[in-house]
Amino acid sequence: MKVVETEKAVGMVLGHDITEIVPGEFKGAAFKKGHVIKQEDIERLLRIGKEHLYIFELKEDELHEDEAAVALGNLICGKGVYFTGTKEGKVNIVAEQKGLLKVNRDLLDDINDIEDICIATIQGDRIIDEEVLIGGCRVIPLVIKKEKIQAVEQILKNKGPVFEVKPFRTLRTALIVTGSEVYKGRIEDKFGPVIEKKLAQFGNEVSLRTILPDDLEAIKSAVLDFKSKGAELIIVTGGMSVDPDDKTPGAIKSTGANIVSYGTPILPGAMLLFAYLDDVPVFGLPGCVMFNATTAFDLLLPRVMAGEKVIRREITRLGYGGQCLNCKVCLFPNCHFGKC
Ligand SMILES: Nc1nc2c(c(=O)[nH]1)N[C@H]1C(S)=C(S)[C@@H](COP(=O)(O)OP(=O)(O)OC[C@H]3O[C@@H](n4cnc5c(N)ncnc54)[C@H](O)[C@@H]3O)O[C@H]1N2
Ligand code: MOO
Repeated sequence: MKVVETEKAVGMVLGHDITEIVPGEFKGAAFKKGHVIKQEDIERLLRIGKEHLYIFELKEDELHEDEAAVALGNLICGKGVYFTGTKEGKVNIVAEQKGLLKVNRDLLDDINDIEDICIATIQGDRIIDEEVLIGGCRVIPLVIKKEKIQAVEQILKNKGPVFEVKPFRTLRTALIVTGSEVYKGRIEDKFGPVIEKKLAQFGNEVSLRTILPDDLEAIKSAVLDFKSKGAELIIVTGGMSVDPDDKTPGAIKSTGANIVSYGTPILPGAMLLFAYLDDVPVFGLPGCVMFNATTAFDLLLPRVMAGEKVIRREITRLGYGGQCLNCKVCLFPNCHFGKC
C-alpha cells in the first residue's frame, strides 16, 4: 500500500475503512476498504480530516473486485439479460424481458469451479418476467488475478453465455376438447377455459377449436385437419388414461405423430402425452391439467412457446423434482417443481 494525497486519489482503491463521527448523529464507516474513490468523495474525506489515504496498488495483472464483477457480468449475460452496477463487489443479473429463462448448467458449474469466482442463480427453463432477479456474481477477494477472468472467457468461448431469456412466440393454436359427456352437452366444457388462461400467460390464444366425443377416428381427423389449416400447436384434452373410452393417445399416435413421451415422470400430469406431428408440437392433456393448479403441462408449455424442441431425455429428467407438493398457496415457479 502507498500513501496518496486525498485530492489526487480519484479512481484509486481505498486500502482501509474510514470512520466518521458526527456527534449525536453518526459513527461508522463512511468509506469501506476497497471503495473506488470518486470525485464527489473528496470533500467528505477532507471534512473527516483525511488529507492522505492508504491506497491499494493494483498490479498490472490484477483487477479490483468491482471491475472483475463487471467483466464477469459481460461474459455470462446473453440476450434478454442485463446486470446492474456493482454494489459491495457484486452485480445482480436481471431479466430484460419476459420469456423463458435459460441457464447453461454445465458452463455455470465449470465457472464456479474456478477458485474465487461466484455465480449464484435461480433455476432455468421457467417463465421469468421483465425486471425479475435471476442471480448475482462476484469474485471473493478484493483483488483478483486477471487470468481468472481469462479462464472464464476460455470456458465460454464458442459455448457461452450462461444466461439468456428467450422471448415467447405467438403460435396459431388448435384446441380439441374430447369427452362424449361434454360433446353431448351432459356437462359444460371446463377444460377449454383452463387452457385459454394458460396460453394467455404467453400472449397466445386459441385460433382453431372443436369439441368431440371419445371417438378415435374423429379425434385423428381433427388433428390432421387443424394441422392442414396451419396449426402451429395442437392441444387435445381428456381421454388420456386407461378407461375403454380413453381414445386420445391412440388417436394422436394414429396421425403418424412422433411420440416423444406418453407417461411423464411428473405428478400431477403422469398421463400427459407430448408428440411432434412433423414440426408441430402436439399435447394430449389428462384431466388433472383441468383440475390442479400446476402440472407437467406448466413445465413443458413455456419451452414450446419459446420455440424449443423438447426431447425425451429432457422430459425423463423432470422426474427429479417432478412431485408437486400441492401447497395451499401455489408459489410455482418459485418452488422445486420441475427444477432438475
Ligand atoms: N384406473 C385408472 N384410472 C385413472 C388413472 C389411471 O392410471 N388408472 N389415471 C388418473 C389420472 S392420473 C388422471 S389425470 C385422469 C386422466 O383423465 P383423462 O384424461 O383420461 O380424463 P377423462 O377420463 O376424459 O375425464 C376425467 C374426468 O374429467 C372430466 N372432464 C374431462 N374433460 C372435461 C371437460 N372438457 N370439461 C369438464 N370436465 C371434463 C370427466 O367428465 C371426468 O369426470 O384419470 C385418472 N384415472
Ligand atoms: O397423471 Mo394424472 O395425469 O397425474 O393426475
